[in-house]
Parts: sequence; structure tokens; C-alpha cells
Amino acid sequence: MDAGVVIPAAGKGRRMGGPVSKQFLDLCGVPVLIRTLQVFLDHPAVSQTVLAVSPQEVDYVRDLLNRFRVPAGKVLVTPGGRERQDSVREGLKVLDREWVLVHDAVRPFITREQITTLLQQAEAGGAAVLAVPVKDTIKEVNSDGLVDGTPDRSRLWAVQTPQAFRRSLLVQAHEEGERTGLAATDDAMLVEALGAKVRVVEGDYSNLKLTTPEDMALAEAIWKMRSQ
Ligand SMILES: Nc1ccn([C@@H]2O[C@H](COP(=O)(O)OP(=O)(O)OP(=O)(O)O)[C@@H](O)[C@H]2O)c(=O)n1
Ligand SMILES: C[C@](O)(CO)[C@H](O)COP(=O)(O)O
Repeated sequence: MDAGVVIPAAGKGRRMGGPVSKQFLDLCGVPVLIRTLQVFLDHPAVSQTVLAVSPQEVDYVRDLLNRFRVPAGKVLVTPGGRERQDSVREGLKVLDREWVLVHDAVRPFITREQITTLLQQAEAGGAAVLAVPVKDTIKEVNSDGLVDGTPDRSRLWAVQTPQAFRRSLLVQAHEEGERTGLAATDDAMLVEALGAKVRVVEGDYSNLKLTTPEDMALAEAIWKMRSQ
């Protein structure tokens, strides 16, 4: 299989806070973005890598790639957009492989094996996402802060990235989402809106999305645990 990956890395990290966008924060000596990127650069099935970054950070990212000896030409850097969905759409414009992975820059704990399994599942049905069963009870809460309902937890999964798709399906989903104004928090939501089936592949809880400050402490602990 010959795949490409779009890594949305144009966020501002508002929930993380601080002066540095979280994708550039140091994780045990290496920026989060570089750690995430390296897993895909080392994967035999991934032959094209696209980073969608904030327009103001394109030069900074290119310098970062040089400093961490990412071979010139191995990574395409393109300006992202206002929302994550827009950044992924911009990345798709410069990616031309038949199969596409979309992976958050701020999920540095993805593994080669998970990427391989996900691509195999996507190849079987057109779309696949990594996810884990939720551990907490989830409640629907109304604007008054009152519980509206408690969905059956056995049917609830916390979806992660990578998400893998046949490129033509994902492009169609993004085009339709843009046409209808669907604001999607993940790419699978756009594909579901087309009526396409999305396969869930069980990942693991360490595939953390670095979002709020305590996640950095968790990330250091996970990194150290894995390095033992
Ligand atoms: N306009 C945007 C917004 C987000 N992202 C990327 O999408 C991934 C997941 O988004 P999230 O964790 O929400 O990052 P931020 O938007 O930066 O966080 P926040 O919502 O706290 O500002 C991150 O790698 C982020 O850089 C992006 O490429 N373009
Ligand atoms: C795509 C995602 O990581 C799946 O869980 C998540 O929806 C991204 O949300 P964010 O608010 O853009 O971080």
C-alpha cells in the first residue's frame, strides 16, 4: 500500500496556554511535532508527508525540520486554515496518494504497528479510525447544566487519530462538508455524513492528544515508561 499522511499542525493551543504552540513544546528533549512526524517518516507504507501549519509559522517549521535533520523534500509544508477541518482540507490539496492518513501533530505516541493495522482496515472498507472504549460514564448535559441523558457506555468509544481513508472518499467528504457547512471535529464525521461506513480499530489509551497543561506531565510519564 502507498499512503500519504496529512498532519494538521496549525493550531494555537488555546487550552494548553503559554507562549509556544503546543505542537512545538519540548517532550523529553524533542519537540512534540518532530516526535509525531518521525513515526510516519519511518513507516514503510507512508511515502508522502504533508504538514499543515499556521501561515505565520511556515518558516519556523521549515527551520525546525532542518535543525532535526529531517531530509529536505521528505515533508511538504503547507499553510493550514482557521479550523482543523480547513487545515486538513489544505493538506489534502498537496497530497496525491491513493490512501490518506490524517493524524494530529499533538498525538506523539502513535506506533508503527497501529498505523499498519489501521491502513489494513481502511483498505478493507474505505475508512478506519483508531479509538478506545470510554472508561468514564458519559452524560448529555443541557445549557442549564442539567443532565439530559446517559448514553449506553458499552456503545461509546473515544476516537483518536490517525484516521485512514481512500483519498477520493475523504476529498469528497471534505468538499461536501464545505458545501453544507458541516463543522466536523474529526474527518470521519465528514465521511459518515456521506453515508459511508467507518471501521473502528481499537488503539490504546496512551495515544494521548496533548490538549491541556496536565497532558504534558502525562506525556513525559508515558515517554519515560515506553523508553524503559
Ligand atoms: N486551525 C487548526 C486547529 C487545529 N489544528 C491541529 O489539529 C490538531 C488537533 O487540534 P487541537 O488539539 O484542538 O489543537 P488546537 O486547536 O491548537 O487546540 P485549542 O483548541 O486548545 O486551541 C492539532 O495538531 C492542531 O495543531 C490545525 O491544524 N489547524
Ligand atoms: C480529531 C480528534 O483528535 C479525534 O478525537 C479530535 O476531534 C480533535 O479535536 P480538537 O478539539 O481539534 O483537538
